[in-house]
Amino acid sequence: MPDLRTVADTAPYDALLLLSFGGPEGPQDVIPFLENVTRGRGIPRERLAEVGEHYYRFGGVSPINEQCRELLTALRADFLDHGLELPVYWGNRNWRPYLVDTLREMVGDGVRRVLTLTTSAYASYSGCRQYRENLADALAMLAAEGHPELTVDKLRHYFNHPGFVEPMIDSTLAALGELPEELRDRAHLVFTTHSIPTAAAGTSGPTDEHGDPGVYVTEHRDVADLVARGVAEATGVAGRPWELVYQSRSGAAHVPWLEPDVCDHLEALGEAGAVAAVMVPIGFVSDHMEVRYDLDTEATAKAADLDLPVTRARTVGAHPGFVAAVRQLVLERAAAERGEQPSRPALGALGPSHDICPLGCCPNPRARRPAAAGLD
Ligand SMILES: CC1=C(CCC(=O)O)c2cc3nc(cc4[nH]c(cc5[nH]c(cc1n2)c(C)c5CCC(=O)O)c(CCC(=O)O)c4C)C(CCC(=O)O)=C3C
Ligand SMILES: [Fe+2]
Repeated sequence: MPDLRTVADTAPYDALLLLSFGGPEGPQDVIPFLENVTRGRGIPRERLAEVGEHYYRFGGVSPINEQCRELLTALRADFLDHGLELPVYWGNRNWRPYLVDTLREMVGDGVRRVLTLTTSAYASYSGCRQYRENLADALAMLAAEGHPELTVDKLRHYFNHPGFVEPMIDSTLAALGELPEELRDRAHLVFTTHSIPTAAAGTSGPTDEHGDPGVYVTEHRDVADLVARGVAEATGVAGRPWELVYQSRSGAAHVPWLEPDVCDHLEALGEAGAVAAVMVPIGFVSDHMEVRYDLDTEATAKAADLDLPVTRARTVGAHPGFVAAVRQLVLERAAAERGEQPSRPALGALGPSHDICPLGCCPNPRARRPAAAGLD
């Protein structure tokens, strides 16, 4: 019997790289990990000690690595099922497996052209250019070691891809379903994302879109609006109140970061007589420490103090809809690189994000450094 399975065209790519943040795998890793994350960042010592405690509460193990392994397994299975003969590798910025080691393994396996999926869906220095700088650093190390050249591209931001938004609508409905029935129709939706300095928010995305509040915020508002509408449609409850708020602030107190903070917001909701809320972490791709500690532990305790019933929606993680979206994004980009005109699914008001970051996109606030997978 001939093999009737069709092979999907992933040329010109040789491999997909899952590029993530990394996290400690035991108590002994916590301090070295935090040093990796915060080197040269001016994070106050007290803040680092506090964040270290969050990890120790979880046995020094960040949930993010296991979640990356799950996504990796799911992507490989999905690619196999859909005829994509594209190996999938995994490397991190801040912990093992380190990006440079993964890229070295890839070159050794004969890979020359790489497409990258980062576990960050939106534009910002932290969520995009910083990963591109890490790629440039790793590529420079490989070149210095005398390895053959590796070309690295990065998938477009997927915040508004249907495969990112639709699973969030489903998980928000599930979290509403965990509230007492008589409160569900009146529950607020509290969309959360990582706070960043307002200056970084204002310079997120391409230079012609820099300004107030910046595309980091407008992208999140667009997703929040889409999820709120999806929930309204599914529940038949129109006009449910929702807000976009921020979490996990660090940095010096005098530097302005995006506000309001989720805990302050829950307090304001409590005072205003809200009866219940669902926290929806649209800013994150998996239920990692920011979700498990900052929302499930800290914000949930705050809500309990306020007698405000809250539940929390799951992030996309390795949801089959998200895994399928990654496959579609890979095929879309490969087709675009071959000079074809693929369709570019995107929900909401903003349209599909660029394939290649233009000059000056999401600048580094501290220094100009080489970045891969973009025009500068
Ligand atoms: C926008 C954004 C995302 C989302 C996009 C993306 O995913 O990339 C994100 C994700 C994450 N952030 C993470 C962990 C940390 N982030 C820190 C510090 C910082 N984050 C920032 C921003 C972001 N961070 C910023 C502006 C800082 C200040 C220092 C600096 O300018 O870089 C610190 C230092 C201590 C502290 O100050 O909190 C830690 C430990 C983990 C791992 C979680 C786990 O282990 O499960 C993940 C996925
Ligand atoms: Fe962070």
